[in-house]
Amino acid sequence: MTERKFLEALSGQTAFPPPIWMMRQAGRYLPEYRDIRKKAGSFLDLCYNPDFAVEVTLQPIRRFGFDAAILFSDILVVPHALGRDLRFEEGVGPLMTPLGKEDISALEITGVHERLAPVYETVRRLRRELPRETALIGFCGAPWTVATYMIAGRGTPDQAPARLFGHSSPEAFAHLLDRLAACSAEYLIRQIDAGADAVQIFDSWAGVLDEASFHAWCERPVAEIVRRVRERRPTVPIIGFPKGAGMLYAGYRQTTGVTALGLDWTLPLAEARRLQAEGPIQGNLDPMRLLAGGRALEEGVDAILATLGGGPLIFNLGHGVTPETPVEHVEAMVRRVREAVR
Ligand SMILES: Cc1c2[nH]c(c1CCC(=O)O)Cc1[nH]c(c(CCC(=O)O)c1C)Cc1[nH]c(c(CCC(=O)O)c1C)Cc1[nH]c(c(C)c1CCC(=O)O)C2
Repeated sequence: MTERKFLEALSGQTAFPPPIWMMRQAGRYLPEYRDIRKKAGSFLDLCYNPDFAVEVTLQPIRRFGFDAAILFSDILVVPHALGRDLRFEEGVGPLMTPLGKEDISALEITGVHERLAPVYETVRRLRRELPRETALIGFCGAPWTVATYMIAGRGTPDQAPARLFGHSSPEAFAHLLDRLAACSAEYLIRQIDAGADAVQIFDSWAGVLDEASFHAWCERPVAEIVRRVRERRPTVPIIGFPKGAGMLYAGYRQTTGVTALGLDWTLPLAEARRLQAEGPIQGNLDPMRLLAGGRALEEGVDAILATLGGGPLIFNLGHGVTPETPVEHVEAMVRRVREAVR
């Protein structure tokens, strides 16, 4: 029943032109998003209100006809549902009370999925309202990336607080990652049951770790999520996105069991081509090429299509679209991909 191009690529088929969607495709670069955002109040109010969350998820689909929609929410609703406070401040980003060792056993495991019920309701409504040919992606943050925000209480450039925590209190840290993995797996399963066709695990800060920590803190917990999801929902494709993993991308698919690899723009296309020989890949245009537009955009798109268009590919950015990006540049990118010939 899949006439969804995005799911065909995830099953290993090659389509040219490839399916396309864009990380952070619902967001501040769209005037209609900014309108709803004002109406909703805070960013979290937007995430927990299915009427608003459905609407902003659909906005980029209406405008650009992407092959996939991604549930509108945030990776930090999971620690929020575990009882950690969270707010988003304009111009600063997420703010939480920094988590100490003693807080880990106090995480409120019971009732988590009741508190996340509005997210599941959003997924259910989305699957009803989306066009048949548009796939719906559910998601969660990888335990490492979620932990970096919980420990520092905010975004930091190099995740020094979480790295220090992990090395100073390895047992407590392993316990935290285990709890997040268990909760995130159940979170994904419930999104799948509500109608998500595929799921993506965002590990945005995978690129700041040494090799041993990458294995222990990025790969191991993601492997645990994949194992738990597969045990219960064996056929649903899972995209892993260990941003910035560089040379460590090479072992990630095998170690974690993800179906597809999300690639950031720093990975050389020849290396991406090698990874594609083992299965589907997604990426990896530099969002700054999209922001710049013109030749920079065209050359970036063309290079990806020329190198990776002959295998299973989902065209995407290498990270989220930035708020300053002109809508016309997104239109130009979609046109360039959709009108490409081989
Ligand atoms: C690290 C991370 C977060 N959230 C997310 C990640 C992983 C991907 C990545 O690295 O970008 C994931 C995320 N966040 C959001 C989505 C929605 C779906 C989509 O991609 O369109 C997704 C998949 C909405 C959002 N999440 C956020 C916004 C902007 C909030 C606003 O409207 O003011 C959106 C649309 C806020 C957010 N949320 C987070 C940060 C650091 C920030 C502040 C930065 C910013 O403001 O852009 C945590």
